Amino acid sequence: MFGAEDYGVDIEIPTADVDRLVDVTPSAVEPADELSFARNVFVPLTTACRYTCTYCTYYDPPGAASLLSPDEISDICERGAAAGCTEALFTFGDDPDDRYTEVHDQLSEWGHDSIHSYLREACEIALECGLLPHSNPGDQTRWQMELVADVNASMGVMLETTAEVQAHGGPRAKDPGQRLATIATAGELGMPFTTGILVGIGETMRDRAESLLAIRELHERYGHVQEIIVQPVVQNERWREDSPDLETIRRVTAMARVALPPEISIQSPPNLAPVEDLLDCGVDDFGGVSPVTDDHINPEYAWPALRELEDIAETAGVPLSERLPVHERYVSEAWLSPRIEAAIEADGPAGRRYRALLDRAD
Ligand SMILES: O=c1nc2n(C[C@H](O)[C@H](O)[C@H](O)CO)c3cc(O)ccc3cc-2c(=O)[nH]1
Ligand SMILES: C[C@H]1O[C@@H](n2cnc3c(N)ncnc32)[C@H](O)[C@@H]1O
Ligand code: MET
Ligand code: SF4
Repeated sequence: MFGAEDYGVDIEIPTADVDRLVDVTPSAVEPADELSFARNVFVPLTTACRYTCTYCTYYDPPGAASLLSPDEISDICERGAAAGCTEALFTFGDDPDDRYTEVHDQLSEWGHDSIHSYLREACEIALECGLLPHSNPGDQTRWQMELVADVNASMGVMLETTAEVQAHGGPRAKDPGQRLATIATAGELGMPFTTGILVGIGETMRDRAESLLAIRELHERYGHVQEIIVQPVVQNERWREDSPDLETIRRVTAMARVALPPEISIQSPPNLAPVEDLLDCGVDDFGGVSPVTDDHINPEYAWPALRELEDIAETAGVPLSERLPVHERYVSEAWLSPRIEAAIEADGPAGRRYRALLDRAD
């Protein structure tokens, strides 16, 4: 289904499961008894992208696209470490060197033959600063992911939706089959993974149910999905349609909580969604929040101050804790590479945060 078979991944979602899930309402869900977030810096390696999703203001056309230098990466990571961040979030355009010769030429001047080879260097810079890399470079082949797997604590890609939507139309389009294959590859490589759905880009309620069930199916095979993001699309200069209304986002969040097993966190981004109105729908995580950098994908939507998140948690009567980009169970169950384990054991911001989490659990 969903064209995933073209990429060697077989997924079948029974119609009866979709029928059951679309009927779910928030009343079927218990509110979470804990909330978490990660403190991060956003490192937008490049704004060049092979795709042109119509909701996205992040990508720049050839000629205007940026590529951060190693010094710029280092500056951002050092500022992050100084502010107590534990995560370097590498999110950027999909396969930029595929389409932009200037990106390719610049990379080659710096001694790299691909953006993934450069991402590896970027992750190493982050690790030197005591931060844990979490990379979301979009779709990845097995070969690309293998090149950076041991220098990432966790990775991610939004499934967005299993539906063929116009927002992904045009000659260079995101393909649900390829995204499902990326999630499956992460599972095969034993990489703790973040995925999710983008809500309001032309998909139906049934499409949302199918998307959530497809993620569940892949998690059942590999056990690697740590969290799923239920992300409402938001307006910007390229996307003029409304965000989904509150009732829709509440229903979809509850559907996510019912579809996915309890070990998977349900993340709601507090700069894009009315998180205080979603806590009774199963949200238990606010994702990466930055005291230092913007959400470069949605720069018009500022992060709330940490104090505001604490107030929201207090009003709901649940504790709020700061986690690492990789969720604790993957650390304790030894999913991580020696490089990442060493970074967590070292005396940097990530290591100190992890030990604080362990002390709390004692
Ligand atoms: O600031 C953002 N962080 C985004 N993040 C970061 C995320 O909130 C955290 O990095 C993870 O929760 C790990 O701590 C993503 C991570 C992924 O793996 C996949 C998609 C996203 C999407 C966003 C996003 O739109 N904006
Ligand atoms: C990193 C993730 O950011 C999301 N993304 C891209 N553009 C928007 C928007 N206008 N609103 C909300 N999320 C968006 C996509 O889901 C992408 O995968
Ligand atoms: C800036 S969008 C996030 C990474 C990638 N381009 C994707 O869409 O999945
Ligand atoms: S959402 Fe990601 S893949 Fe789509 S255009 Fe933006 S940067 Fe490219």
